[in-house]
Amino acid sequence: MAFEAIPIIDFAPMLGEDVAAKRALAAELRAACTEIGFFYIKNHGVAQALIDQTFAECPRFFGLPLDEKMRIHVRHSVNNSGYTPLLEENTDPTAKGDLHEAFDIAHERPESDPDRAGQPKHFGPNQWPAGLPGFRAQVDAYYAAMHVLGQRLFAAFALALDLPEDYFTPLANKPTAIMRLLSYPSQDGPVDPKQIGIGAHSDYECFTILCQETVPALQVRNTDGKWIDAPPIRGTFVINIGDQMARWTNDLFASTLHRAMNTSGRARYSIPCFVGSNFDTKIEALPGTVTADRPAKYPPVLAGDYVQGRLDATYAYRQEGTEPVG
Ligand SMILES: O=C(O)CCC(=O)C(=O)O
Ligand SMILES: [Fe+2]
Repeated sequence: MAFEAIPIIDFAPMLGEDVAAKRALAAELRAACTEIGFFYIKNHGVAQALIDQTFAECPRFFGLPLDEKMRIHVRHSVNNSGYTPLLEENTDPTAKGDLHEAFDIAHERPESDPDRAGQPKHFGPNQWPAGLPGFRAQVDAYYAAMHVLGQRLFAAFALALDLPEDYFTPLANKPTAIMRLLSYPSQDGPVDPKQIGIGAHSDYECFTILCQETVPALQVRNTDGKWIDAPPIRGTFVINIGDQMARWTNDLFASTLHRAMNTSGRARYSIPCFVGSNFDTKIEALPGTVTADRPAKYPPVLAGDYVQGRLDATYAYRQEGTEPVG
């Protein structure tokens, strides 16, 4: 049956040691991942003050003059970090560009870490705006919290797949995770369905941890093709499965189409963090996901190559033959 709402799952067991409670959570998670591909979590361990303070940085950053933001355009980075202006992304290839601005950071490794020199596209330096005191520390702190939550989610997904809780640790302990501050202007008046906040798409990585501030816009498409609202719920994150995880689970877990359209009359901010595996992890059907009625569907692929290929298809600057100048 097609889903009509997105379930809210209590994530508290993953912060404790009660094995039976973790098993019960894993069963709920498995149902949500196989039937919907989307769920909310509450009691996730991330402090509400950290979330609120990070959202408070959004109007500061997006309110900067355009030329200041353009100085840190993503094309100047090696790792897809920095600023993307309105309409420069097109997540739905049949549409005319996304009506949002973005500020991205990726998983920056210390200069002494050989991964940084070896894989600058994944672990190179982030770009930061000048003249915004406190911005970097705040966004870095939120990113660190997403890393911790991401590792806990990987543990929960392992249990949901009947794998040992630490199965993903060596495969995803340096995840190639991009986090974005997104700003959606309100679309007042008639909306061109080919130009909305973010066009219908599925995410590329293993899973996404999305925090919405207060303005609703997100919708998720069910198997009947109906758009189901996923409004902001204070104290929760929306988690959704991405294409990399769908592929890794041989399509046992669903990577579901979604979109965002802000017609609220107010600016909307959201913060998705797209959590992948380590870049050199081979993505091939996980144990238990190939069965007689579900033969292996995909050849193995390196996670890093897969995600870079998907980013290439989305960003205008990556299609212009422009090399990043770092
Ligand atoms: O802003 C939102 O609610 C959704 C964002 C999203 O789907 C994305 O950035 O991939
Ligand atoms: Fe998305």
